Amino acid sequence: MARNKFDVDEELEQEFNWSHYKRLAQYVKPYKSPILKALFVIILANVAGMLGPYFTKIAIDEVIPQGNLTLLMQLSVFFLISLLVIGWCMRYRIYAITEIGQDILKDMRYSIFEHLQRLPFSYFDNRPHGKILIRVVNYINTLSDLLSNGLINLISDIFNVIITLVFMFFIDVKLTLYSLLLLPILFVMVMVIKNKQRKAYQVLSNKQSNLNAYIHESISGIKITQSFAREEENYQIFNEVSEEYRTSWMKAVKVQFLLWPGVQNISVMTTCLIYFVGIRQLGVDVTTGTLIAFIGYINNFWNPVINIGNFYNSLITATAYLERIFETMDEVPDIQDEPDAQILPSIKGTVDFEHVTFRYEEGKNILNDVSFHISQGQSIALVGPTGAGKTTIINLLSRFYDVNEGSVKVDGFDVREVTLSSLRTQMGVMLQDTFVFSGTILDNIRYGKLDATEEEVIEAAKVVRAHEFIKDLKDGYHTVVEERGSTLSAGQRQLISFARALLADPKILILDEATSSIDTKTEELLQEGLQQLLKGRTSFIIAHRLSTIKNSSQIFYVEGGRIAEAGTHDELMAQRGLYHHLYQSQYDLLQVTD
Ligand SMILES: Nc1ncnc2c1ncn2[C@@H]1O[C@H](COP(=O)(O)OP(=O)(O)OP(=O)(O)O)[C@@H](O)[C@H]1O
Repeated sequence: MARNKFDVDEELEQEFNWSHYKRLAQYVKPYKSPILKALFVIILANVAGMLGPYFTKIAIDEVIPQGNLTLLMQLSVFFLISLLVIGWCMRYRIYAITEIGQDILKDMRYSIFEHLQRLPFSYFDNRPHGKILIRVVNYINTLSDLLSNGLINLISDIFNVIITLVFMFFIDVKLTLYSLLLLPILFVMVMVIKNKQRKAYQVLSNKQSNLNAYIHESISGIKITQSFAREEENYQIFNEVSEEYRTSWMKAVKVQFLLWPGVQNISVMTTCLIYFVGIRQLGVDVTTGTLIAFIGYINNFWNPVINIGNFYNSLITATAYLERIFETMDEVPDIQDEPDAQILPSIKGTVDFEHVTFRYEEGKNILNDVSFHISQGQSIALVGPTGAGKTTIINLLSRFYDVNEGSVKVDGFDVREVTLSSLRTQMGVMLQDTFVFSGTILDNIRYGKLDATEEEVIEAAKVVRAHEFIKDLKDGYHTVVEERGSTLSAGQRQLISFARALLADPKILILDEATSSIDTKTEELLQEGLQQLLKGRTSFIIAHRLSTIKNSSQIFYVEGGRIAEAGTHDELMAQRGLYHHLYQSQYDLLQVTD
């Protein structure tokens, strides 16, 4: 898929087909038994509801003319019982179907979330996160009514129509046939509106998604917005996106509600027709009781027909959202375990890049035929200009992306041939954008090793010199931090991520700009701890501050999609090439600032 911006409508990569409903049915299947129970109760209510008009007919046509008071009393008691049964059934039905609907939604939400967790970086690179979020929350919620009330009501309404028809045919065949006369008009209307409605809702879902993406982006970037005083500009953009949403909503609703008045009119016309035919035939072959009962049954018949029409309407509406939901679930993770992937045994930590060529996008190679060998326990520093491809190298090592040519090997195993989890659990990665999750500091450090004891967490924090600031916090390690760690300084967030990477006790440690926000004094202390910790482990360190990587076993200067220079600090300085130039310029800068 092409990259997508908040104001660009997403293309539908997969057209809707009826099998989507089959898939939806798979989510309904586990709830067969509670659905059947609810259905039974609903049918019971329907049958009880049918008895009312029938009792009225008997009372008017037979019991009252005979003046049989006892029978009239008995009929009244039955009528009352039928009303009580209906009341209880309704109560049960509301609770049961809401529960079933919510359970199904929960399962669907789980499926989509579980799938999202496995999708590769490239999926998230290509779309605004707000557009992903809306699928998991809002789109799934739109199915709520369809799956709770809609589904069960549909079955109950179908039963209702059938039972009513049986009663109607039983009482008067001719009047029943008149009642069905206008039904075909309804079918024609539904067919005509269907496609228009689906298209209108597809547009609506797109506009909803755009609005969500913009709000998400605006909240994420609020600090920058306020620092640049861009609020006015943003109001305007928001207004435009919001107006598009409003317009598409109005269009969709206009189409959707074409059906409703149509159905109402047909039902009123049918009632008029029955009065007309019934009154003309009164005393010929229609009794007063029959006519009154029939008017009751007409309502019993048309109400569920209207409901079925509405269900169909919701189904068409939901289709636009279902397409998006299943499209996300069908997204094939291009980074996933091969069918014959093996578990990477406990590694020593050798790494080989063999003729690696890589590009994020067609036509723009980021790495070109890169090869190197790293022995167990070596520390490798990756330096070079911004955008040269340093992070890309470590992304390939963790298999966040796959190489286009060549191979990346860990202990001789091609990373594509082992399971992702066995590979990644043996690596401690600290990425450039340090992320702190909402929860306690303890939880955050423990993130990659859930069974770590508090002592182990503290130990890791001490090594990276995070302990000093954590112990001074209000609740120490149990202090709750917000998502993204907004209450911590950038350096503190880095120290926490550092401790998190170390705690996992990885054989290969990857540190991308791990110390860029840490003051030089803390960094010196941290380096001491780190030196002990790096012993016996292979490590990749990306750093712009060259003073921090001078002691590395090897330094790679990455530029122009290749490793332009490689060697120890002393060797590279002696070469007087690119590294020397970079080092010298940093050194000069330091002299000037001093
Ligand atoms: N997800 C992505 N999709 C497309 N291009 C990308 C993506 N990530 C990085 N790039 C591009 O790949 C190139 C290398 O990026 P990389 O992050 O590896 O650079 P770097 O050397 O780590 O830079 P820095 O020192 O600034 O962190 C850059 O030109 C960047 O624009």
